[in-house]
Amino acid sequence: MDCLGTSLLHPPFREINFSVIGQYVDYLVKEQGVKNIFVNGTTGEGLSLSISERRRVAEEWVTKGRNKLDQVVIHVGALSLKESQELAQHAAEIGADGIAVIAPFFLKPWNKDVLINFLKEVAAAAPALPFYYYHIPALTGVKIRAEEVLDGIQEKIPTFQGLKFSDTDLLDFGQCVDQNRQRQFAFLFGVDEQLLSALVMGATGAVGSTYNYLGKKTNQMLEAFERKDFSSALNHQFCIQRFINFVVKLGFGVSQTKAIMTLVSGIPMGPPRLPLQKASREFTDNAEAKLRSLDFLSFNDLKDGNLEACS
Ligand SMILES: CC(=O)N[C@H](C=O)[C@@H](O)[C@H](O)[C@H](O)CO
Ligand SMILES: CC(=O)C(=O)O
Repeated sequence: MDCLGTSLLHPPFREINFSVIGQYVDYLVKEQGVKNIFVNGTTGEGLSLSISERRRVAEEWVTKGRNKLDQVVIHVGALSLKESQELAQHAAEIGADGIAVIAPFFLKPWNKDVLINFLKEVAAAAPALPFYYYHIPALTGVKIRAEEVLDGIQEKIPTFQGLKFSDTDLLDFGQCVDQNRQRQFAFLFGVDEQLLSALVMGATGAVGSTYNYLGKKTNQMLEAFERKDFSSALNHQFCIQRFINFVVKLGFGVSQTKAIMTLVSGIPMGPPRLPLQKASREFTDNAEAKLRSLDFLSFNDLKDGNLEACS
């Protein structure tokens, strides 16, 4: 099984600071062991960028990632089918490795067939690119089960390659895997604190915001799972959960992810865009203290007598 952490883009500053993307690529590859990137998704505030910004961000990741990254998948979902198609075509032109699309979330598809028709029109604009459906019902409000969407999807969308599943419904996720065993689909799980459970259900990879700075830790969990050392895999997952549980209680989202990533990587991710608000200083200080006590920051100044540290 090919289980890889995939990381997201943070557009640095309100005006996108394209100049740090090269450094960002090197950081993910060298420090986190992350070689697959999902661009312009939730964490990258893809839906808060203009179309021309989305094109430039995609270009920059593809260019800077050349010969360094394995796969760069571009999220091209939009409310306007036409814009989505333009972005899909653009992704193909610049040599991206795949495209992903969320369900349109303002005027919504109310049944599976309508959703598939929308996705199909986008996929057709990039007929040579692997296509992923990005299932994130809590944010899109489109609650059509992924299992239903996948039923017969290959006949409608020949380039269908896989599912990015960002939901906690493991019955739905498990059935997506179970009902498509004969097909070589990728099942990418998007709830970082539950990844181990999804691996048991047959996830083939992971996409998540925390892999920006917990990529190395998560890779250790994936390696333990691969060698069937489940008790060690569980220790790693619990360790990751301790951190996520802590920050969730403080209020955790895209803004907070940027603040944490800036802190851990030293690369300035900048503030988020409205309607998001910058993480508070209090949040960042608390998150930093937690990262240190769990040994997730490289300066090991708390090692002695630190009962919480994760090995
Ligand atoms: C809604 C959201 O942003 N989900 C992210 C990716 O799909 C996850 O990576 C979460 O940030 C992570 O699992 C923490 O809850
Ligand atoms: C976290 C994630 O999967 C995204 O940014 O789309």
